[in-house]
Amino acid sequence: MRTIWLAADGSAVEIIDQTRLPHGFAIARLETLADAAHAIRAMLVRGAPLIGATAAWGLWLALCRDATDAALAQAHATLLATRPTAVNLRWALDRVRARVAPLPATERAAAARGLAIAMCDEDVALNRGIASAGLPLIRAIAARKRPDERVNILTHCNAGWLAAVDVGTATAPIYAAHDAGLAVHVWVDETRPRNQGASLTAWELLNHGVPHTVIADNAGGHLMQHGHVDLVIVGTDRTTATGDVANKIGTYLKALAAHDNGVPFYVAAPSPSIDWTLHDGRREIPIEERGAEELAQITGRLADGTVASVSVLPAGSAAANPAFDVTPARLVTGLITERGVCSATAEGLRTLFPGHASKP
Ligand SMILES: CSC[C@@H](O)[C@@H](O)C(=O)COP(=O)(O)O
Repeated sequence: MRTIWLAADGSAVEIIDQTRLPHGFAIARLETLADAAHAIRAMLVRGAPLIGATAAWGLWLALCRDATDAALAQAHATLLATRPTAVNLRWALDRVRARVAPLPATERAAAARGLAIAMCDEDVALNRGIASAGLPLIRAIAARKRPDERVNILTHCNAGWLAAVDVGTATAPIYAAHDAGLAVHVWVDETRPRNQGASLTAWELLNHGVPHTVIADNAGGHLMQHGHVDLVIVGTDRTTATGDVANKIGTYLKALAAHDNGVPFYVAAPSPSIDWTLHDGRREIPIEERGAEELAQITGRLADGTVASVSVLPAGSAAANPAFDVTPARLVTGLITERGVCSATAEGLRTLFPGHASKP
């Protein structure tokens, strides 16, 4: 199944509510612009490509009620303000607005719906492209292994099918390798504070039958030092035209450890995640600060089966929660895009995307 779709009655959008995973599975119905904005902000949907897809559908929901210029502008602004780091949000909103703005108000909602459907299908196609581009990297490592050895891949956060419309980005080559019969094993960073690795990536891999082990975020460096990681693949929320990568907090530390240990560090970067206007990720990419409660509390299942949140900090301690960090391009071995693998440089990106020359 996909993560987002038009409801059967044609008047709403349905999503998998990711705040309920892995201990529950629930579908949520989005009927209004406010519902879509809430779903993104409260992370019922999350992951850069899915944030973009939900925003596109959110504009449609807004236009169904009011298709005036003022309503379009207000809906665009409301959705754009939900989460700052993933550039897919702006990319999707601008694309839908550019399509519908020249149309008479009576035609806007239908055009937005058509484009949202097309963008969701496109997302899946892009991710299949990443699967094809990334599979040879895993195959090459597998070819150097003994028959009884597996390819050990470390990933951070969730850049799987739950983070996209389907297939995922960082997981796309992993699923392709597993489906092709290669012996792969995934080290899954738990990804505090929200635990997207432990809750979502592990759930995905389990359901797909991919061997995996969840590790504490701090274990990756140790595993790399001891030769237990062949390759790192992570996703991206925003990649600059020069190859700097913003991704879930902690990605930078994994890149440093990979660099120190000679472990290849790849970023699965579909083109909607590339911000061609930026050239210095650390200075220019807005980093989302989320609420301290995400750090102060942890949610899990109790022995009696109920799901509950508990505090893990002493009452009164301050907590800070920067949600993303920037990995400089020099630490990135390569970008896996839907058009192939390139170096994390302006030149590498220009070679694959000549029409998108970086804008000063
Ligand atoms: C294909 S998803 C790429 C990124 O969006 C992903 O790695 C990530 O950092 C998600 O963060 P989240 O805060 O869960 O939206």
